[in-house]
Amino acid sequence: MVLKVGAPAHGGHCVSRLEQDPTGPVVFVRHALPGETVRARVTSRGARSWRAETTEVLTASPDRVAPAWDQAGAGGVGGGELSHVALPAQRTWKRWVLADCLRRIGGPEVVEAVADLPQAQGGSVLVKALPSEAQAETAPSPQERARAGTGTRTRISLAVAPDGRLGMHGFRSQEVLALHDLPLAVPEIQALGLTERACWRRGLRPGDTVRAVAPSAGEPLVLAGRQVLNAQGRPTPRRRVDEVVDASGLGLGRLRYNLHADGFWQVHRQAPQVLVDRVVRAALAERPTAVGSREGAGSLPASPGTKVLELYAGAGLFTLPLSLLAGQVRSLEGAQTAVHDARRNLHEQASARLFAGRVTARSVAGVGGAFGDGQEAADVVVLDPPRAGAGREVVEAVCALGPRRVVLVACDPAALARDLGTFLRRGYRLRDLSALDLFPHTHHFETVAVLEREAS
Ligand SMILES: C[S@@+](CC[C@H](N)C(=O)[O-])C[C@H]1O[C@@H](n2cnc3c(N)ncnc32)[C@H](O)[C@@H]1O
Repeated sequence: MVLKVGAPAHGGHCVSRLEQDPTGPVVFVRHALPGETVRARVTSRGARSWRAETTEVLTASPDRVAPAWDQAGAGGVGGGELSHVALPAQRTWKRWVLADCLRRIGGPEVVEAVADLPQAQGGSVLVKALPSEAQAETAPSPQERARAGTGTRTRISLAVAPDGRLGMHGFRSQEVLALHDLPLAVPEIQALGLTERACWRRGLRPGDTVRAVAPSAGEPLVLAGRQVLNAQGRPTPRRRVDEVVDASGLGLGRLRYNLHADGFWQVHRQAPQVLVDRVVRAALAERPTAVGSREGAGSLPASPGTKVLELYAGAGLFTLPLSLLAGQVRSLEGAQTAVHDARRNLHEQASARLFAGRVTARSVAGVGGAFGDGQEAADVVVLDPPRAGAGREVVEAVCALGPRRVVLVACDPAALARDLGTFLRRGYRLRDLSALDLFPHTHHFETVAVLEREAS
């Protein structure tokens, strides 16, 4: 069928209509760009909408480029669905999706709150490139510019395809498609030759998983089924990796972390540094800000009187710098291995107490409600929930603690819009919002929102 392609929608597709039947079903089409006319193949039909993928571009957008990852195109693997879009246009696409989610899911209070921010444009904020992409996009060499946004991922998960080679799942499919390269992986992972060398799949069966981890310090590790292999493909007793995060913008120097190779860690090479800088500044700076350290902003002074509750804390990426600056920090995290890692990473920090358990309305009240002898509630709450967001009950429990400031890190714009709406209805005011392209060539991006309690 021939489609007239309209605006992008959350999920990595564009809303489109049949050229011959513009009042017919809405078709969510992948691998297209707004304004294009494409020939597409229907991949599923629902009562109200269809899904399709582009098979031929009839009128191309000026933002269309040769895909940075050809195997993530139509009929290919998921996880690189925007690689046919020029990188600056990917960020425009994401800005549009953010505005759309804020409007449709957040509702009028959220739209108004965002529109009131000085940096707001067209109902949302700009999605900013990380320094590595900003630099590559302005490189003099066209080859380097074309590679912008590739080579950034320090964690890659693969599976064994039916023919024994390594690959990834097809989009919305159980089928594993063998890959010939991994352009989004950092060079250290690309150099392993995971898709070419047989040593990585020895003894594995179709469907088994292989995860490659390239820490910022030390050699990569490959978790191949039950085995752990070093960069030469030989079994190793190593199970943990070292990560170093430069927090000199905050005046904290280089922060060191050690975590289980299989544990959660921000996947873009520069994400830990950029997020630590923004989140800690957002939580503890005198003025609420989500932009992080600027040139000459100076280090962040300690806040010995501040009590911070951190929810969904992982292996302690934010807990460590927060505990170096704030008076007391309490964190809550559900994954036992992550809490174990965080305890190792923070064993010297007397100001931090790390709790293991699910984040629920009850646990938020319990952990955040009574700090130390004074039994006072948290002044600041930092939360970095998984994709589904914190949800109404948890957000209401946070608001019930009455913190003066909340920093919400969200990797899904729909969940952001929902959670922001709850905060605003419970007496919080949006003070800042920033969006970062932590996942180039995919539809994903990250946001950091700062809210403050309205003066009563
Ligand atoms: C997006 S990660 C953030 C971790 C950390 N802030 C970081 O950047 O490394 C979300 C974390 O929430 C944890 N998590 C997910 N759902 C949870 C729940 N219901 N209760 C507690 N922790 C949960 C996950 O194990 C994961 O460590």
